[in-house]
Amino acid sequence: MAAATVSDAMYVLMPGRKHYVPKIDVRPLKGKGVAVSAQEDMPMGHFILAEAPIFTLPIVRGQLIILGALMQCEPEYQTKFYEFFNCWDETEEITKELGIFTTNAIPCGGDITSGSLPDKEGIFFFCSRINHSCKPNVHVQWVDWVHQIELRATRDIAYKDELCRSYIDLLQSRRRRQQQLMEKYWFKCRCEACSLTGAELDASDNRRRTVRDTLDRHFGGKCKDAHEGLREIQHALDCIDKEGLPMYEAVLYFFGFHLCAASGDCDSAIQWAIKAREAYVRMSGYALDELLERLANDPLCYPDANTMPKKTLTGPDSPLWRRGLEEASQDT
Ligand SMILES: C[S@@+](CC[C@H](N)C(=O)[O-])C[C@H]1O[C@@H](n2cnc3c(N)ncnc32)[C@H](O)[C@@H]1O
Repeated sequence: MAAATVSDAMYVLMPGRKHYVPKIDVRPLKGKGVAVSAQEDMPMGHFILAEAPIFTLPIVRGQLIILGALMQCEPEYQTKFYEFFNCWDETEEITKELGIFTTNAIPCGGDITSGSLPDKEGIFFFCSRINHSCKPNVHVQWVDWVHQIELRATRDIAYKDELCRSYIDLLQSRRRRQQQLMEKYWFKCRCEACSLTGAELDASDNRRRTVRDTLDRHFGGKCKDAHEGLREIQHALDCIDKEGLPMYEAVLYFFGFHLCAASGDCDSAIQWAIKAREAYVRMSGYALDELLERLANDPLCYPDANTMPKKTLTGPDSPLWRRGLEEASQDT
């Protein structure tokens, strides 16, 4: 396939940002088809680009729906669509159009400010060409009111590094991740996390499971023991740090805020809200900035404030938590 150039479509794909040209390159890469790489150093949190979908489809879709959506695209985009990679090509299990769509679709729709989940998937000229890693260096965020995705760096990226996003839930063991990638995208992942062996692999699998369990235990304000809950959250944050998965940080900090505000400890709640805000802005831009700033200024305006027994807790990463964690790891 011919390499795409950045100048190809920026005018059309980035309404309102006509003069913005992201510093990326799309070229063939051995063993991966085409790949996207950085054309400048990009520090963690760096905004790389915003991109509107060529078209989107509901999550439940079929051949007729996809043909209908394609027919509504400009002829130029219909041609571009057929240039995308189709990992189902050799299987002949599904039609060409569905194969291309399924290989390249990125979840979108849903609104981070209201907490609604993605309800569709879209094809994107650049972002759909980004390959997968289980320790990705970029994060894609759908921004509903502008109908675009935004791409940001999740760690420091050096000039010429390949950009990699995640196609799947990363909080699973390597065995499950590889199984899913093979079933859905027909490739064996050889990323840094998948290349671990022995004790290092076990430790990585355990850390990812710990984070998943912590998220499950805290969603919807389910955790009722504030002290134990904060300890779990801090441990999960350490796991995330070791796994290099900062996109899960903000929600964990927010759970810390919830426990402190619910327990009436405003000082600690403020510290957790500030960290949640910093993490959201780094990964997802300014969507929740105002809300989190309001909570950091006045935790008592949070609807769940003072709904648990009153307690004095601690902020994130306080020496107290560090000591508690060290003692816990000596105990086990
Ligand atoms: C969304 S496309 C990504 C762009 C694709 N490389 C291309 O040539 O257009 C997904 C496909 O890229 C390939 N791919 C993505 N990540 C990969 C990786 N880490 N290692 C090998 N192949 C990968 C797989 O064939 C997968 O089905």
